[in-house]
Amino acid sequence: MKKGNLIIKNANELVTCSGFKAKAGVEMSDLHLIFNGAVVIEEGIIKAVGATEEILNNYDENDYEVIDASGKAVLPGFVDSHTHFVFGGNRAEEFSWRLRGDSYMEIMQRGGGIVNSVRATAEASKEELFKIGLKRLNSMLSFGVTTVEGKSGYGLDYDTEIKQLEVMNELEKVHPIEIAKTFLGAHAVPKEYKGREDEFIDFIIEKVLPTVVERDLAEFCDIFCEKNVFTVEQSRRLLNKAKELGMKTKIHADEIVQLGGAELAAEIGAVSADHLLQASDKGIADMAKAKVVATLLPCTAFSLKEEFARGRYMIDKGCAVALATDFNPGSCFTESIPLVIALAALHMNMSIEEIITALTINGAAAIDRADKIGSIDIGKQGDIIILENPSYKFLPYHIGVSIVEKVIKKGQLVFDKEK
Ligand SMILES: N=CN[C@@H](CCC(=O)O)C(=O)O
Repeated sequence: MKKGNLIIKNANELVTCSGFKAKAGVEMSDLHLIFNGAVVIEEGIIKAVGATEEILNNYDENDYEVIDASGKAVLPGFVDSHTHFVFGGNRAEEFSWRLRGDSYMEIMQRGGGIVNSVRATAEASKEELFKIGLKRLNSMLSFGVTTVEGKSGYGLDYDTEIKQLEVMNELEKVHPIEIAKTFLGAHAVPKEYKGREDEFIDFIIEKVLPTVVERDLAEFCDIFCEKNVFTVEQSRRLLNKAKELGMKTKIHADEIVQLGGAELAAEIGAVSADHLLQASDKGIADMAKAKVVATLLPCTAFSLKEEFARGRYMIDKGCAVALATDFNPGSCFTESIPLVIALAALHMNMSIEEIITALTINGAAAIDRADKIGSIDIGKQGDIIILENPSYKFLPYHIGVSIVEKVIKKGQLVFDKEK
């Protein structure tokens, strides 16, 4: 029997999310359900999808590993399309200040926040970062994540930015979760560049970006476009340069202040714009037109006690919305997919069907991989989760608790809650 040859049969609900094939979904409520469904995976790639009876007439179970999913719902693996999971130290003390009333930006202005994690990440060895990263990936896997996006950005200098990206490369070699790597060298302004932000952007463009590209260390380039961090013009300059060098782009846009990040994302053809708590109507319309995925991060709004992003409005205006955890040491220290689901369902007025689309095929589109992952379609990777309940409708119902029982990556069982 070949590695990655698997049949999953008798799924009470097989949620294929296949309505959009290789495209990000804007009709986000159509999940394409097959009752009593089955999937055939050969050498990690989906070979057939359909009703169990029909599939078993055409494929001999003896040639495959078999999982009987009777009484369970089966879905594509989740794609967590925005995280910062490789960092040293923690900001528990700062979180306690936030609980007392200090704002995220006030702490940043006082020299804490991202630069605090920059210090700890510079001090951590590659081995330490690898060990912490591995633990975090294991936790994500238990929530059903089969692909994650991971950003650098806790270096803000040459050595540590490169170190973070190298650690992600090493992690991917040993862990089943695939990692879409993003260079976020312009995540904050280091102390020595305060007031000389343009020069810092020059430094990133001239000294760090070329190595990232030459060594193929990251697929995306990102920037924190925000008041008191980087301006729209500085963001435009960096992202256009990254594009010239062949990278795809993302942008932390309109998170705290409405600065025009959404509009910029549309102008430069970014793959995604992320956060968008304050995105303007025009920015949203521009993004829908330019097919920029709106990656929304409800756990961050929750943790910052900010208004949630206008997910409902964005979907109604034709934006493809993705949802992600934003796992990071400061604004949102959680890898919890169940929390994302609960907040999107209860506070963003998104239906569970839209939430599943946002965490699967649209998450895949947010990292430009919708042709390979994000739905259970012939030719795509066999990245699949099996729930412990008969319907996907249990996902928001069992509030804040993971109901993922099994995780399959490229046709191989890589997590089993029962074992
Ligand atoms: N907002 C900017 N970057 C991160 C937070 C990073 C941090 O606080 O360490 C985010 O996506 O939320």
